[in-house]
Amino acid sequence: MTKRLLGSTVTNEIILKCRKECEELKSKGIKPQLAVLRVGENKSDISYETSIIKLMAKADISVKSVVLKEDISQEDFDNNLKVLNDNDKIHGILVFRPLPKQLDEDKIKYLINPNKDIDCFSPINLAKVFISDNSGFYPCTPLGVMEILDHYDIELEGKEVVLIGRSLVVGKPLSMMLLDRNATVTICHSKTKNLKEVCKKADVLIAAVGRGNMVNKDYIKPGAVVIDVGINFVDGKMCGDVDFESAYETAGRITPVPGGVGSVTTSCLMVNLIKACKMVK
Ligand SMILES: Nc1nc(=O)c2c([nH]1)NC[C@@H]1CN(c3ccc(C(=O)N[C@@H](CCC(=O)O)C(=O)O)cc3)C=[N+]21
Repeated sequence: MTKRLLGSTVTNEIILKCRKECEELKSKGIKPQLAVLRVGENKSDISYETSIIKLMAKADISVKSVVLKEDISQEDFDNNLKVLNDNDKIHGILVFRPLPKQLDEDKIKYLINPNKDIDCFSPINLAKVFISDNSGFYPCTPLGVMEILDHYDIELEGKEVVLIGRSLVVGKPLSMMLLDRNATVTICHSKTKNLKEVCKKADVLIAAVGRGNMVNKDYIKPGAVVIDVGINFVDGKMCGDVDFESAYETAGRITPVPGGVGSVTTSCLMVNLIKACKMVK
């Protein structure tokens, strides 16, 4: 049994499957294409974008990269998004988030075409996650976490799963997906009392807070599965929300950063893109 839950093993399996599906689509005259929309030069956005371009190349999927100025106006942003919405050659759109302050994310999320929303930005797709409706798109990071848990045969039914973080991108949708698997789910956040004690009850501990190296061995029940969703940069170096050095001994199994959830997140974007292609009539 591997203690280190590597993303690459999971990713390789996903790529193989997607590549086959891509070929089938192409034989039907559909050429999968993804558009990514980035505002400014945020480090973690660029890191994701680089991973996306590298990965899509492996399945011969083209990526249209649209980069807008950090201070772009709402109107100009909306127009750029509309162009992608209306372009029949684009099957999926990813808008990097969070967006700069002058842009109204709550407006934009209603603007993206739900059938191209492979990142689950639209409230329509998010709502589908909450009503267990599989016809939309699951957000890539939660989907990546589920892919890892499934690939390594980690049992969820009846297990205590503790999530740290309640974001709409990870914590909230992931808790619903875990609930669908009959896990007992606890969601923690900045106002949670006795956080360490709550986390220590977990059979599966999932950290998605966005604070580098916050979770150490004091939060972990010996033998627990630890999933680190964090992508942080501390002193220019990428690290997760979990202090890997401290956690490694105590955890039963643990995902590294880089090389864990992040790498699978990217391949889930490919899974969703193919799903979007299949929606095209
Ligand atoms: N709408 C939206 N959805 C996102 O999912 C989203 C986003 N915006 N904005 C930025 C963050 C960041 N993020 C990453 C995902 C994978 C890697 C990744 O593949 N990391 C590799 C390492 C890559 C490297 O070494 O540079 C790894 O963890 O192994 C990085 C960063 C997704 N995000």
